[in-house]
Amino acid sequence: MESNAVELRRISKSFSANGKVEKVLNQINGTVQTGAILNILGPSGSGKSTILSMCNLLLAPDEGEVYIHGKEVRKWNIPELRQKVGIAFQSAPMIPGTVLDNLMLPANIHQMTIHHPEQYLNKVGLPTSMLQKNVQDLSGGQKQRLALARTLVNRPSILLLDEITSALDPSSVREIEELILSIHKAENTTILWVTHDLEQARRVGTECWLIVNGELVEQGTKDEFFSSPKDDRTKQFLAKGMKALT
Ligand SMILES: Nc1ncnc2c1ncn2[C@@H]1O[C@H](COP(=O)(O)OP(=O)(O)OP(=O)(O)O)[C@@H](O)[C@H]1O
Repeated sequence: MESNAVELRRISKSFSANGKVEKVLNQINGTVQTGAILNILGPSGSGKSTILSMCNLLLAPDEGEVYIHGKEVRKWNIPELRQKVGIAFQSAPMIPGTVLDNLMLPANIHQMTIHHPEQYLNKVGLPTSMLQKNVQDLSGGQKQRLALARTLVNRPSILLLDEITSALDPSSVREIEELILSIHKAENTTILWVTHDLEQARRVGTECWLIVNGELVEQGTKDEFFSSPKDDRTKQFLAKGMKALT
């Protein structure tokens, strides 16, 4: 397999709101090697989620190109792209119904047959007995596990995680981190993980990016990022936290 799972080349993106045009991403260049766990850090509104949305074509860039496994994102067949590139959000959105209904959702969309859906619950540490449970009755951590299980049904080679632990208590945060690390280890999944939590990046990442005002100001291995940052904004961020950048 090629060594870059994701490559962003001179990506720019603007949004218009209330008659104003806001440039949200400005000429982002970055690569994510296959098997990396990249943490994308940065202040609120800096463009982190927009970057993730470009990787499975929820949004298209205005300028530049995104390559997924070496192929420009707009050249992919969309269902195939969305199978390869899974996404999970903080809110873990669910359809009304049972755990099984939710687990089967991607298979139904892609007209796949899933044998033994309970195996996906096992992968995320949920008991098989939960299949018929109403999703309304799950805890936040259980919902997040189910959202991950649902994404894993497609056997994605790239996982996009958008602040998936922000709403969880500290012990659930650690459990989800362990779960992601075990999925990564078992499948060599490439992970792009947006987080506000610097300590989480220290615990889980192999690479880090810092996005400030739509610019990628620092990218490097975790050690480079934390031990020898080059950009002044990264140095301030590491010394004083996110408030230094807002
Ligand atoms: N669909 C959209 N239409 C208009 N503006 C948008 C849209 N999506 C995002 N934006 C704007 O783009 C900017 C970047 O948003 P984005 O969600 O990428 O930031 P973020 O770094 O992920 O923020 P947070 O950490 O708060 O989730 C914000 O100002 C946001 O309001």
